[in-house]
Amino acid sequence: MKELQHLNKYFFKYKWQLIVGVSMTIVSKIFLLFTPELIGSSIDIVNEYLEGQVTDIAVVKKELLINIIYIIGAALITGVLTFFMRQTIINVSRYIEYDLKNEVYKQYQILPLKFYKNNRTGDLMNRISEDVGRVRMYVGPALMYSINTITLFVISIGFMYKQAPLLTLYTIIPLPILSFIIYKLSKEIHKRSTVVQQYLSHLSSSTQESFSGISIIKAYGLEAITSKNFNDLSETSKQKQLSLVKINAFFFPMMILLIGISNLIVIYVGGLQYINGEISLGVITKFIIYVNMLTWPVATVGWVTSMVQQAEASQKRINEFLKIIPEIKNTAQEPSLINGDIEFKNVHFTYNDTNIEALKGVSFKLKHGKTLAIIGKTGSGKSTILDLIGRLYDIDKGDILIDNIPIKNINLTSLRDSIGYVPQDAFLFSDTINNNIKFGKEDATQDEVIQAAKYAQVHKNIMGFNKTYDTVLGERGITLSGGQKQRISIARAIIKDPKILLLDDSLSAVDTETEEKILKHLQNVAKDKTTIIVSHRVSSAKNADQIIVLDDGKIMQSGSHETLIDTDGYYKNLYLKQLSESAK
Ligand SMILES: Nc1ncnc2c1ncn2[C@@H]1O[C@H](COP(=O)(O)OP(=O)(O)OP(=O)(O)O)[C@@H](O)[C@H]1O
Repeated sequence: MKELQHLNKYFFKYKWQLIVGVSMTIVSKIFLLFTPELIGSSIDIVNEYLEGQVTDIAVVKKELLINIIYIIGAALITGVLTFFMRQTIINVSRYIEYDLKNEVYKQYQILPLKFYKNNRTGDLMNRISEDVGRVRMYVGPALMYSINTITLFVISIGFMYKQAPLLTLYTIIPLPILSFIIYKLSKEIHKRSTVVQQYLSHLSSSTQESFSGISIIKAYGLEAITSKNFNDLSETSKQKQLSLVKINAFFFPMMILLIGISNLIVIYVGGLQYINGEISLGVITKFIIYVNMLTWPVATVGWVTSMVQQAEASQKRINEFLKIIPEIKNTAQEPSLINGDIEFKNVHFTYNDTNIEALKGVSFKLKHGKTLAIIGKTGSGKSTILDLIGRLYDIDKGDILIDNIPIKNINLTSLRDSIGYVPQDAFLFSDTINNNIKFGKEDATQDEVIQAAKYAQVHKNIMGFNKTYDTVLGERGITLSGGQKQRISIARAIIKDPKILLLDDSLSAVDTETEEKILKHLQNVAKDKTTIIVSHRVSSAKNADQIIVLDDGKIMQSGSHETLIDTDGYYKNLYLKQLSESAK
């Protein structure tokens, strides 16, 4: 139960609803227990009349009528209270589920990129959906059934013991056995349903993957193999389902069997006691009703125990993520005003997980409003420089200064707010083009969206779609070309009007003519912005104020386009190669 203590703060938050819910549960069970008592006394009065102890039929009728009215009244009150009990306790469990989901999601948001590399998306999704769902079962149903059982058990056993102690003892003997069997069954059901769940998610993720990669499957003629894989997987999934159905089928027969045994004991032992004149017929009737009333709550003890164990395991998994302290800490509480000067001083950086030293003593200085182009072979560390400016990682050695202040002393939110980042593979949400661009500035006007799209040279394409800016992208909508995606991603960064604009090879999928136009517009838009353009093309870099050439994490060359094409080296070679290619 140690892990579940995390939920105590939520129990405290909803204490009043819980207190009301628990009280209603107790009162509703008290009313429920009126019924066996009233039925028992009705049987007794009829029996007394039959045996001649009561002779006036009017007395019998009156008592029966009163009992019937009481039974109906008690049933009504129990019904109303049960409704409100569910409305409070089950509602609280939903509130806590909602709060816990938000807590986990908020934690996901502050965890570093490394966390996402080390954990699979499916696992992240499971903890926020299935695990939280299991914890809810502990907060709601488990709590409710436990109170139910305790109340019913304490009161009815009290009543029963007062009337026939020996019979009570015999009657409750099968109950712990029932509880134990249900516990074992619930554990097995849980084990098998987890396997079924795993196969189902396996099946759905492999189906989803084959739909996403349908063009590759068709191009390579792999339809038959994919169908066979699907068949095999769904066959195994079916077998697992059947094994679950089998164990589930035991549940109710087992309960009916144990209720039957308890009833037999009551009738047999109670019958003997009746013959000996120790108890009345009414007592036997009451006991049969009590046994039936108690069986389900007692069975739930086993069920609840297994539910609590599952919740504990799920909360443990949730806590593992909640306990992670993000490495990147925001030490500056006050917002920082960012101007856009960037300086790298002998920066060294190694990715912990791969141990790859991506930057080995990189130094450069960029004044605000200026443009830096970074050129270099693949894997030379270009994207890493951009990630470090956004402080997605902290460096090992050296200094990164923003406006002459060490990056760690800058307010993290202000820093990221002042950056417009266009990643290497443009990611667009399954939403309208409008909303995808507005992601950079939520309150942007339509004119601003159009202007940004014009600067990014994508306005004409958008106007060519039937629903123009309301065109939905992604799974439910149209598929854009790589170049269109990149340009929408650029529009998103432009609309943000950031102090620092980072373009990570984001013009690679557009033709050189469009690239030229975008860069020209960027020169105007980015007049007061510090811009860094990562590229493999000299055409993207040539107008930059400063160019650096990276090789294996080190700066190999730096200078302006003019000086670099006059110097033998990587840049000049690349320039000549690309010049001859464009002349072909
Ligand atoms: N998140 C990461 N975790 C571990 N290693 C990484 C990570 N990102 C990059 N690397 C490694 O760091 C090195 C530099 O990568 P980086 O992405 O900065 O290169 P790049 O110059 O931008 O390459 P490209 O031109 O192909 O985009 C590479 O060897 C890469 O494998």
